[in-house]
Amino acid sequence: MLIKICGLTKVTEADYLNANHVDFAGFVLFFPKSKRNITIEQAKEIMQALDPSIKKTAVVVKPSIKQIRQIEAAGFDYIQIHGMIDPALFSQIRLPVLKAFNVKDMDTIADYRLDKNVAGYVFDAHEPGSGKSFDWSMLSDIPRDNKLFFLAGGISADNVKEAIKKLSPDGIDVSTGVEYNASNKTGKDPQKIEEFVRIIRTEQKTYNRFSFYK
Ligand SMILES: O=C(O)c1ccccc1NCC(=O)[C@H](O)[C@H](O)COP(=O)(O)O
Repeated sequence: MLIKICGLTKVTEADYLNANHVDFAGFVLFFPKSKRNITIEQAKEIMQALDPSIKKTAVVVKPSIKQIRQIEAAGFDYIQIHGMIDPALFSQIRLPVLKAFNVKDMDTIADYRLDKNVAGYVFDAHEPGSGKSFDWSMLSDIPRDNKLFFLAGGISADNVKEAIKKLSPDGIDVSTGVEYNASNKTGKDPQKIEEFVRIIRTEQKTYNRFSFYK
């Protein structure tokens, strides 16, 4: 199971991801409406502190070609795209894409299935980064293919086990669920990250043992 922690804003948060050997780190860029929005320069600083095995993902909403080129030049491994983007522009992207779907646009997945540059899909709630979930039954009719299937949207230590059991995703994407919810602290909470990762890894071990006997 791949684990993606999204919305990093501080260099210290890189240590929490390194310590827990997560697989992907996400950085929200060019989206001032988000409290997690950071500049490419800030993202670069955090990326330098990340273990090289962690895939660095630029998270953007309807990016322009100028923004895409800046992201490509900055050393990201993936670009995660929310919202509709013109096919002519999409075909010019030189990084592997994680295409995000935010409930209303889930039927557009057909447009991306044959695109070799699309490495995976992120199925997310209507409002990305809101900590709100969505009706997972929407995903049961979506045929799996060879691309990565990430589940996002309101996942936390409370529901991640259920999410894995119900949907068997390739990866889990979390942001709000591993953040402080105290008024005097912001950003990612190392204890929540540790607990979240432990639950996933334990669930995975149980599943692997069970599969052996199937
Ligand atoms: O996090 C944001 O603020 C954000 C803003 C705009 C586009 C994407 C954004 N986040 C994308 C993510 O991958 C989040 O991890 C995902 O939406 C899950 O968020 P959460 O429900 O808070 O766990």
